[in-house]
Amino acid sequence: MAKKTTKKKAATPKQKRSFGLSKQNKILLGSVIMLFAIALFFSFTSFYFTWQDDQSLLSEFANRNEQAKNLLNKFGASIGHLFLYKGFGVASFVFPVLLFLSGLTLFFSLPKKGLVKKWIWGLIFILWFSVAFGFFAEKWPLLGGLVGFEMNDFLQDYTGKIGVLLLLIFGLIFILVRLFKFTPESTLQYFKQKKAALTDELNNSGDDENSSANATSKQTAETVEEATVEETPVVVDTYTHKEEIPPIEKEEVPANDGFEVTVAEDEENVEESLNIEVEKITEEKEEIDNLADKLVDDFGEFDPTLELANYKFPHIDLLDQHGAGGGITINQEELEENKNKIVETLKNYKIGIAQIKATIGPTVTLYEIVPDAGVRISKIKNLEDDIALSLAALGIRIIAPIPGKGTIGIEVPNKNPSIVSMRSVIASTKFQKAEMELPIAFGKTISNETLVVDLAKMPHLLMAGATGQGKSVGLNAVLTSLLYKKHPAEVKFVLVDPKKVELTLFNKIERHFLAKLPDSEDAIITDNAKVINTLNSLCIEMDNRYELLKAAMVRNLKEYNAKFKARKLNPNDGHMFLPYIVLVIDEFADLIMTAGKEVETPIARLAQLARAIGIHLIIATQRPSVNVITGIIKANFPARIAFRVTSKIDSRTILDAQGADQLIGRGDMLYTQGNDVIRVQCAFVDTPEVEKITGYIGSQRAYAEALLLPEYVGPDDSGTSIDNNIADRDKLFREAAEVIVIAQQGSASLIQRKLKLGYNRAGRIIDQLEAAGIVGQFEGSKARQVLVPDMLALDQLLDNEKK
Ligand SMILES: Nc1ncnc2c1ncn2[C@@H]1O[C@H](COP(=O)(O)OP(=O)(O)OP(=O)(O)O)[C@@H](O)[C@H]1O
Repeated sequence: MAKKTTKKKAATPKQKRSFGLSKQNKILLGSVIMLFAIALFFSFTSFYFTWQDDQSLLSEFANRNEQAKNLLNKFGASIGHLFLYKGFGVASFVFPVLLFLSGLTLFFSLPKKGLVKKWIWGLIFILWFSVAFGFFAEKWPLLGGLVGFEMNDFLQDYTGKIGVLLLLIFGLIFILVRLFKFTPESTLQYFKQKKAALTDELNNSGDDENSSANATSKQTAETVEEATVEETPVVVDTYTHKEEIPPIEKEEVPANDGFEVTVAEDEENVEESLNIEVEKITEEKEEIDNLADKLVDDFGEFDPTLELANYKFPHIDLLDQHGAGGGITINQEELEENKNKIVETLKNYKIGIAQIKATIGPTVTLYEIVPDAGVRISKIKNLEDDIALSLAALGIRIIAPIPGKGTIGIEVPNKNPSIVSMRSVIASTKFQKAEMELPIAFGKTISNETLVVDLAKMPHLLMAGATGQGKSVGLNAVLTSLLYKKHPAEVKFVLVDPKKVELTLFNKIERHFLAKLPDSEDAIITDNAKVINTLNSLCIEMDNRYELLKAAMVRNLKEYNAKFKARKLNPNDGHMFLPYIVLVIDEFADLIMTAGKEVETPIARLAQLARAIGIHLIIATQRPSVNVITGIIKANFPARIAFRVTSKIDSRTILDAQGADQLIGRGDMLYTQGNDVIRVQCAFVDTPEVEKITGYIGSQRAYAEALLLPEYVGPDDSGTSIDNNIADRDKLFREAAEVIVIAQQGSASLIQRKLKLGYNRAGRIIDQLEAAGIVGQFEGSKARQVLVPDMLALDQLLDNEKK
């Protein structure tokens, strides 16, 4: 019993949830519905007595001077008229009943189960009664209502009076069988039970009369009969299938409810216990977080820029204005002239223009036209050459239609193009306020907006264009943008320049911003053989970074660095702040021609995998032929820039669309990062400007050396032994041993950091230390055990070796 009561208590929250309303709201809504049901009931009842008097007032609802006789005045009269007269007649009384039940259910938050069923049966009742009254009481239309009358009329037109009668009988049977579970057997059983009850009564009276302990054999036989009669319902039940359902259901419904409630409670109980477990887990998490929080509280967030805390970003005055300060001069005459020529040319081909609009950009002006209705777009597109001829201008490009605008664009070069200075794009608010990882200001679009994109999202960039069309300037613009926005700790460049002259200016910022192979003198790579090593080294760096990301359980560099800054990653486990690495390759075609597969494979690997760990590639090429820009490379470089090229085929190779062959050169470019191709005027940054910027940065305090990439041991150099051969030991073996013994921690990354070595070299030294018995065996993610307790012991050990 006690169990049952607790179950009932717990059931209430479930019921509450079932309506999705708060308890108060349910009470309010429930009472409104119940009161409305009562109002309906009174209106309906009163309507039968007052309808004749009130009928004339139905159209006077808004008239305050008129009063109806209905108990609920004009409201009652109108609603009664609607339901009883125009609706279902006397059957409409079911409505207030159903509404009242619904209101009651809400008011007391009763289970809504069965309510829908009541409404369905209620409506079936209403229909049946309405038709039945319409049929049997045709003379009293208020009994069946207009619906009953019309439905009768309709049915009789098709089935006649007998047909309607049969339909009504079927309806009645349907209700009896489905709702009251009426069957011949159950009726029979009902009568049998009645009969048994009667005989029982008779017997009882007989027993009373005799009141003797001696029962006759007849009587025993009768009692046996009685017993069987009493048991028969059960036997019949199992035999007659559905008939027994009504008594069983009626009996079991409350029990069923009870069971459902139990299930609900049990679930809730389980949830509750789960909640408790979850709370425990969060507590544990908080503890871990607290450790990091404490560190952050004590030392502040890790600041990667701390080593060069006084680093000053280059200032805007290092860049030139280039002419009129980037402003665009609008030549009204030129505009008119071009507009007229476009209109005339199209007119010659019987293409009418409904509207024309011009947007003046730095190098080209976009004329947007809306052709007359019915003009085919392809027709205008085919006239490209004719329009170019009549405008006597190079570099006309037709965009039909302009994506997302529903107009056709004709780009016509300006007679006096204005230079977009790097200064103007760097100073733009769009660039200054760009919340991007690696923001790049390319230049200005046709509508004079600064185009700022995130290299980290591209994630790699392919640049192509014929010689002298602005590629090198474009590369400089990219690098300049990053120099203006990023601290030396945040980004490093790996520069590959086979032409040996284009990127040399960046030598000055080697110790700030460049990364190089260990033991190489120049940070800027000009030798193709070294490019292969560098690319492979970057692949190793990529793999190392993936390992670190895996250990830190993060998905990308941004998350990793954020976690490191929050001091949630322990530097002693090899974790460190990882800068972005931007690999720039100028003249990629030259590289592919000389090194072929050897460079293609690591480039493809980097392009496919390096995005998450912050290595981004920028590849520039003069010759955008398919053997240079292979399928694999193209597939991994969705962001592409095309400067002017010489043929449509080249344009297709770069952009998968034509148009780059119609550019006008001098930094006029098309940019795509997927589908849309945007025309942009590349920002112009001259060599002296780059020199000034690199000079400004180079003159500041720098790191001890450029970022060292992992050492790559080519296939020829491989096979280093890890025997305890003193002669083969690394030059820095002793220093490394000292570092390890002092720190009492045998990790390769410690050697890497302290001695500024590549990963491979540090790994080799660790192997040699193991062979010498200074550190223990490799133990997975844990640091190796240091077997030498102090410096004295180390000196002894190494001295003994020499003897
Ligand atoms: N954005 C620009 N705005 C104005 N002029 C430009 C722009 N870009 C390039 N130019 C002009 O075009 C010339 C050639 O540019 P750049 O040296 O970048 O070409 P390139 O494509 O690198 O050629 P190459 O492949 O031979 O090195 C520049 O000296 C400059 O005068």
